[in-house]
Amino acid sequence: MAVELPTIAASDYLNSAVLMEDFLTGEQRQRCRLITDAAPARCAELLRQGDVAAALIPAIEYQRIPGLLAVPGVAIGSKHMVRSVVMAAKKPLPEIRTVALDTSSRTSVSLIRILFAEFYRREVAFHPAPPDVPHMLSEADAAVIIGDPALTFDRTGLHIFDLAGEWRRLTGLPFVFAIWAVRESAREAVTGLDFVAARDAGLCARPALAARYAPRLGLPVETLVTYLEENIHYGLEADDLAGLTHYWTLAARHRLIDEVRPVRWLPVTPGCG
Ligand SMILES: C=C(O[C@@H]1C=C(C(=O)O)C=C[C@H]1O)C(=O)O
Repeated sequence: MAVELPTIAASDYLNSAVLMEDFLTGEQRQRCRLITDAAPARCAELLRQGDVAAALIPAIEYQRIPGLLAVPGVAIGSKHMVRSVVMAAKKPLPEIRTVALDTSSRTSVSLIRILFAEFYRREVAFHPAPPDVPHMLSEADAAVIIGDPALTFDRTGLHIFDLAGEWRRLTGLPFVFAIWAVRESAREAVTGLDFVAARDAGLCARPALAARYAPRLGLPVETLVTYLEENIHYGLEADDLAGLTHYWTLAARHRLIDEVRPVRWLPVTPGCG
C-alpha cells in the first residue's frame, strides 16, 4: 500500500519561504505535499478543518483550535522591529478612530486590539479588509497589514507603527507571529518531517530566497536579506515563549481567546530527519 504523504500549509510570504524551502526543493522535498499559497488565516482554517496535517499558523490560533501540538524551536517572530507587520495611519495616534484590519491576519489584528485596549487606552472601531493599503485608508484612519504587502506599499506621508517594535517598547519582550502546529491525530504522519532542520536549511538559503523574491516585490535583494536576517527571528527560545505567553494572557484578558491553555509540544525525536 502506498504511504500517504502528509500535507503541510504555509503562506507564500518571503518570511515563510525560509521555513518551507527544504520541503519545497531541499532534502525533505519528497516527504510531504505542500500548500504554499494560503494566507496565514487560511492556513489556520485548513488545519482546523483537518485538511492538512500541519500548518504555519498565526500564533493566536494555537489557542483557538483544539487538538493541536506545537512544534518546538521554530517560529516566525521578531526581537525588535519586524518591518512587515505595521499599522499605517493617516493621522497621529490620538486622532485614530477607525482601523481596517488585514483579512490575511489573525495574530496581528488581535495584537492591535490589545495595544489599543491595554496600552494606548483608546476605543476605536475595527473592520476587516483585504490587504490593499490605499483602499483600506480610503475607508479608515489606519490600516493594519502583514507580510509581503506590508513591505511594498507606499509609506509616503503616513505614520507607521511597527507592531513588533510597539510590543517590545511596551512589554520589553520579543513577539511571536506564527508557529508550526500539527494536528494531534496526524502526529504519526509527520514523524518523517524535521521542521528544525528545514528551518536551518532555509536560513542558509536566505540570500537565494531574497534574490527570488526581489523582482516580485520590486525591492533590492540586499533589503530583503537584511529583512530576513535582522527583522525576522526564526527561533522559539525562552524569551520568545515569554513574549508569546504574555500575548496570549492579554488576548484572554481582552476576550480574544477563551483561556490560555498550556502548550502541548510535538515530541521531537533527535535525528528523525
Ligand atoms: C511577521 C509576519 O507574521 C505573520 C503574521 C501573522 C498574523 O498576523 O496572523 C501570521 C503569520 C505570520 O507570517 C509577517 O508575515 O509579516
